[in-house]
Amino acid sequence: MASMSVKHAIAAAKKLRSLQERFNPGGSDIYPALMGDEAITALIPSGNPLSVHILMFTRALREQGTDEQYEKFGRRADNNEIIGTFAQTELGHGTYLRGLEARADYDRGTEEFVLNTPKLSSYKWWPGGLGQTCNYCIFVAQLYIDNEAKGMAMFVVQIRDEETHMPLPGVHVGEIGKKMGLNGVNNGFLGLKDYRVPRLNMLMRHQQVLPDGRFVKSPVSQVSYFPMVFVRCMVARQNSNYLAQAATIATRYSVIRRQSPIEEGQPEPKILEHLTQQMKVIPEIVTAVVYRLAAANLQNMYNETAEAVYRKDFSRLPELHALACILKVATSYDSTYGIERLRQACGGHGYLTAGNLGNIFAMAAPACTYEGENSVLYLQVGKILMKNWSQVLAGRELMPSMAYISECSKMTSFPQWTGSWECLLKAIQYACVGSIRLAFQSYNARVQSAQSQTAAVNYSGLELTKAAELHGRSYVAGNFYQQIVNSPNKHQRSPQFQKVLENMLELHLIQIFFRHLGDILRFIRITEDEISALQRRLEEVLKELRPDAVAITDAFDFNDKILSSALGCYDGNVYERLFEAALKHPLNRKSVPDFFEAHLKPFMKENADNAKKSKL
Ligand SMILES: CCCCC/C=C\C/C=C\C/C=C\C=C\C(=O)SCCNC(=O)CCNC(=O)[C@H](O)C(C)(C)COP(=O)(O)OP(=O)(O)OC[C@H]1O[C@@H](n2cnc3c(N)ncnc32)[C@H](O)[C@@H]1OP(=O)(O)O
Ligand SMILES: Cc1cc2nc3c(=O)[nH]c(=O)nc-3n(C[C@H](O)[C@H](O)[C@H](O)COP(=O)(O)OP(=O)(O)OC[C@H]3O[C@@H](n4cnc5c(N)ncnc54)[C@H](O)[C@@H]3O)c2cc1C
Repeated sequence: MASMSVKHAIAAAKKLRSLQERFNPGGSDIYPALMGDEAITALIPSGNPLSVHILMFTRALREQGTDEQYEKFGRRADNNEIIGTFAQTELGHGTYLRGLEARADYDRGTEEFVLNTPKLSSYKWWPGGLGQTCNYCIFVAQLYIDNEAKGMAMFVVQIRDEETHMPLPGVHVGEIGKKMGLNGVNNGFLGLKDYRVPRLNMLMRHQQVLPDGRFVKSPVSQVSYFPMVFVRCMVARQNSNYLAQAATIATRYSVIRRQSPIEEGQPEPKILEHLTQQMKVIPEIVTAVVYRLAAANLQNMYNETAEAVYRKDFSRLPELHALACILKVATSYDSTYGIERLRQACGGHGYLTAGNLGNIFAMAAPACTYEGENSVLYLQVGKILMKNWSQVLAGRELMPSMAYISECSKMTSFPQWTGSWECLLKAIQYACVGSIRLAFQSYNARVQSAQSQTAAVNYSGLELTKAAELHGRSYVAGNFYQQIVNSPNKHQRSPQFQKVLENMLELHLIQIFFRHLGDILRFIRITEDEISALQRRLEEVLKELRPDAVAITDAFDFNDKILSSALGCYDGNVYERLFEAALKHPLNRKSVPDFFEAHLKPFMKENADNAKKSKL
């Protein structure tokens, strides 16, 4: 499987290169890499072994290396002359980066670093492509000078001979084993023993080790985390894509499959006529659109921040970090759970490999873990919200994506309930700020009672997580509201199209309202009549969006090859394709399977003989 994936990945990368040169000659715009990886990944159901090379190895060389280091390594990597990965996670550590055990000791006598993974738990473990594909990696290690720890640093390390692909001396490298998906990616392990690299193999754009061993600290240590921020932005886009693919498949299947009359004596309807089926499928279509828009916003913010960081302006890093964390978490959680809901909406056929929903789930699900495990990133955002709440209490301005927190903090109570979009959006934001305030009170009480900040974060973790989750909802819903209601190009839309968009906004806001009704009722008084009115509107907007469901998913414009699903093909010939796929199963090559003579027949005969004996 791995070699097939590499073959496909290389073919797709070549195609991408020609497209890039045609549409973006010599450009370093991130989109071609992004689109390329998306395209390659989508065409290789078992995952793209070059993903981490494209997304992290080349980017780390460009953003963390000096111009000279880019000339030496980065240009060759961008041109796919060398293939690398990003080797940070270890067998024993993934989240707690300050606990990473791999070490780089500077030898000023030879102006080299001596790289070691001192224990089994120090082995790099998980990096994509590391097992068999890559001949280089970015090796993340704790830097030591005269045995004094200086923090994390990145090193360009060649792990295999460029001609023979043999592992180099001091390198122990291989595949970590089968996973629940992405089995074409050959995630690998790497051990290094007294492996020497020249001083100039340490990426030194932001921090340096001089020939005499003097250490020049980075002005902002967190800039070394920047490669992860980029992939978190990618995940937001990638996972909204996975959800859109699954929503396309389930929608198309739901207008082909007929089952269970709604009126006695009437013909069986398309299953999408059932209200509960609409509630399973249509909100996922809208969620895919909502996250795709949020991910595009995040992408633009990433580009602006990356250019600023290149100019040594680190001012926007904290906001990008906070948004990248919360959108990576929200998109990966909602897409993973949404794809499973869509699979279940397709009944038994949704469980067939030919439907491809299982594989889309297996591609989407690990994004809840890689690039920062989601619950850890929720806590990270919770901490940032605590910091920002202190700013609010001090009367200081907040970063733009958190400005609503300041506004809501000035409200002594929630205004008269109207149920309008603005009211629903403000309710979610108001509940978020209420949760932040409660979390802050718990966190602050703990710090005041002499708990350390890290301990206070841990013991306030449930409330911090809730506040972070509601912050994500507030940002995403606010972004969607702005795009639909206040977009500068709104006048270019036809009235019909605007109406569909407004129905999608109505559905998203009501769906989020009901999902967090408990959180909202904690801070806002809403009567049963007002809630029932929203229940009616939910049923009504599902009915209104039903006729547009296929058109919206067709607009995602996935080629049948990308969907790779007998349930979701554009021509709707589901049964013929399911049957065609079934006949291709190896077990159908013979009428009598080999195991009949070898196992089944003797087993049945033995039982029959025993039955006869017991009668005698
Ligand atoms: C479209 C096609 C593309 C497809 C895309 C999809 C997938 C790609 C394919 C497959 C997956 C591929 C690769 C996967 C790769 C990996 O998984 S790489 C390894 C990822 N590992 C992690 O993410 C580790 C997670 N842990 C952390 O990030 C940090 O340990 C954590 C943030 C949890 C804690 O940081 P730490 O420094 O230890 O302590 P603090 O929390 O106190 O932070 C100190 C201050 O630094 C600020 N900060 C932290 N992180 C960042 C950051 N990234 N950027 C900017 N600032 C950061 C933090 O806010 C604190 O600031 P203050 O001091 O409070 O002001
Ligand atoms: C498909 C895939 C591809 C990957 N690709 C790469 C790659 O290319 N390069 C790379 O370097 N890594 C890669 N990784 C590794 C990934 O980054 C780590 O798995 C991730 O960072 C989580 O670390 P961990 O697995 O060690 O879990 P741990 O850090 O051990 O966490 C385990 C669990 O403990 C809990 N936990 C941990 N810390 C905290 C905390 N502070 N507070 C509360 N709970 C906590 C959480 O529930 C967490 O799920 C990949 C992983 C996968 C699944």
